[in-house]
Amino acid sequence: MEVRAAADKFEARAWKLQCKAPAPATSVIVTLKPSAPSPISAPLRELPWAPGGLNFLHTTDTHGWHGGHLQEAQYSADWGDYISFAHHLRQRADDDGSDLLLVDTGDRVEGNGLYDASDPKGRYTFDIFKQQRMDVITPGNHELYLANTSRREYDEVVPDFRDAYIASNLDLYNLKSGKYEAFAPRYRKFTTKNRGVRVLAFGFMFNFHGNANNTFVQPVQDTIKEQWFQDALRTKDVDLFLVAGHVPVRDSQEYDLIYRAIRDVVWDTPIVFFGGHTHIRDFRKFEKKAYGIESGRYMETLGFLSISGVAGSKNGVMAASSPEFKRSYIDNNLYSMHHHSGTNSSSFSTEVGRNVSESIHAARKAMKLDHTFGCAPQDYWLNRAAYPSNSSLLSLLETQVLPDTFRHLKNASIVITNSGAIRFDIFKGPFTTDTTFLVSPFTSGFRMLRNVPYKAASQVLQLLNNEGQIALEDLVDGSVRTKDLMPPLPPVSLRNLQDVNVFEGQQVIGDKPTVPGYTTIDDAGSDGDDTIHQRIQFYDVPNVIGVDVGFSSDEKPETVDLVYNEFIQDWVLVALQYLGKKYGKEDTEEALDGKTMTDVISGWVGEHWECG
Ligand SMILES: Nc1ccn([C@@H]2O[C@H](COP(=O)(O)O)[C@@H](O)[C@H]2O)c(=O)n1
Ligand SMILES: [Zn+2]
Ligand SMILES: [Zn+2]
Repeated sequence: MEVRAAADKFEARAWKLQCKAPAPATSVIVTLKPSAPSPISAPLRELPWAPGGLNFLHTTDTHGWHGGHLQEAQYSADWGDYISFAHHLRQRADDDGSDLLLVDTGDRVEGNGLYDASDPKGRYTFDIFKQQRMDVITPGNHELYLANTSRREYDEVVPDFRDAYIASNLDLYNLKSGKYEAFAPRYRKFTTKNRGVRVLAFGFMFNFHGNANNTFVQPVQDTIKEQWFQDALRTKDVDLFLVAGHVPVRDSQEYDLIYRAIRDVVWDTPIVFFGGHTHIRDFRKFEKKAYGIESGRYMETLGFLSISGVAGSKNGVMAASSPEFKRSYIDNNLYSMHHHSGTNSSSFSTEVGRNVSESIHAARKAMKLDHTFGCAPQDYWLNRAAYPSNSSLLSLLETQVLPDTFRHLKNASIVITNSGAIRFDIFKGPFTTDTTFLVSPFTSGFRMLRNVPYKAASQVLQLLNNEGQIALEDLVDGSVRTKDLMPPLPPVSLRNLQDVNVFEGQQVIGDKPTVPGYTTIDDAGSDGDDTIHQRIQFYDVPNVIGVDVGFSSDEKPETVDLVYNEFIQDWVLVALQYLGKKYGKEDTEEALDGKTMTDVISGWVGEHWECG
């Protein structure tokens, strides 16, 4: 109780300071939700709110984690809490004459039991998600891998966000007309409530090729030549161009092209980009009037961006010659939310927010997401431990899960899987139905090619991991991006990698140790994370891992069966072709009776990890 009272007092004081420049970090320990595993210590930076300007909250790549992280206190707020948080910030905007806009840039599905465990998938999440009012929302590649996913997105999510859903370069096949037709409106023009800022918004998908054939993603270089796009750029009275998309803000040909296309027509109207897909926190300066933010992954981060000095038609505000863009990456927990909204545990939750949190709990219960298959004896990390090592999840797969699972194969075999099929860490303790989907949610199974000459089969893994990438891209004539084979980047910009190991000594701010987390360095510097974290070291992992089954390392069988995760089939075939062995899809067959990686892992855990 004492801690709670101190925290509330601290929050009230901090609220008054919020209009000032970012204050020095202060620290307090507060207990989060009852479900959160432990109290966290949280030295915070203030939000760079723009009084009288434009303020944005941004989510991306939530991948079904709308129930928050149950095993990590610092990311434990849920979608209901986000609804309450947005309510308070909207109120603040109304009070100080600014505006708050909400943006989501796709990959809302696949990656968490809340979405993946129901039949059909998303049975509960769509109703939960739609309770948050959005101003701009776009699809991601995960909305498009499977025909029934994009169909449900079109049938349910697009109507849920009728005014806000934008699909500038995405079509859906219409069975009735026999034609591909716009998935949602191509762009939207709207005027903000308080400042009267006239916004022209687009919503883009990166040049994705892995979609099911009921959708068509028009390459961005073609979309920007379309008449409708060129006409839209010439719309009169636009104060701000807003480009939302499932596109990385940095090193992306797509956003560079869009930026250039806008600037070719309007030379100095401010542009703001909202991006996603690479699962990182990032903020990029295109030029002094054009910036872009990317807001992480898995409901760990609520991105915040503000623009002051942008013109508005209300209150006679003139455009500043240089509008100011600022950003913050909010750790998704109640402590941060209370602090930034000037509320406390009794004043924070709104009725809608509370109801949504309750719906999340009810959905989790209905799907029995806490059903336990076994108990992990230790933590296994995807990127937070070196590969190979005893703490590496990929090493666990390679040394135990895959050999045990494929032991029954009659012939000598090589089994390979893409590391991208593994999405999240395993924490010590109960391994539940939910965990199976956190670790690997995909419905793609395993396939095999029989009797492949060993010499070729044994080189496929190396080719997919190394020098083969460029050659493979050439071979497939640009129709497949090798980027799609790459695992998602670690959840911080690679530029953030530092040789600090969180387990070796603790950083202390004030008198409190900080929690391990993101320490983002972006184009605005190193003060973007709202919570001052102790740096975590992230490690690179290979694109694919593999095991030999049914023969020992000193043997060289003449032929092997080559078993692989279905997702990488195109690359496996291209690699073999590159190695002089031509196979087609017709030569492949199902392996492991249609079991998916999700089945493989949960089955293995059930057999090997007892709860003590
Ligand atoms: N059936 C699938 C689908 C996707 N993947 C992996 O996911 C990556 C894309 O995820 P983002 O969240 O970054 O869009 C993709 O590159 C694959 O690694 C998969 O393994 N199986
Ligand atoms: Zn994603
Ligand atoms: Zn994506």
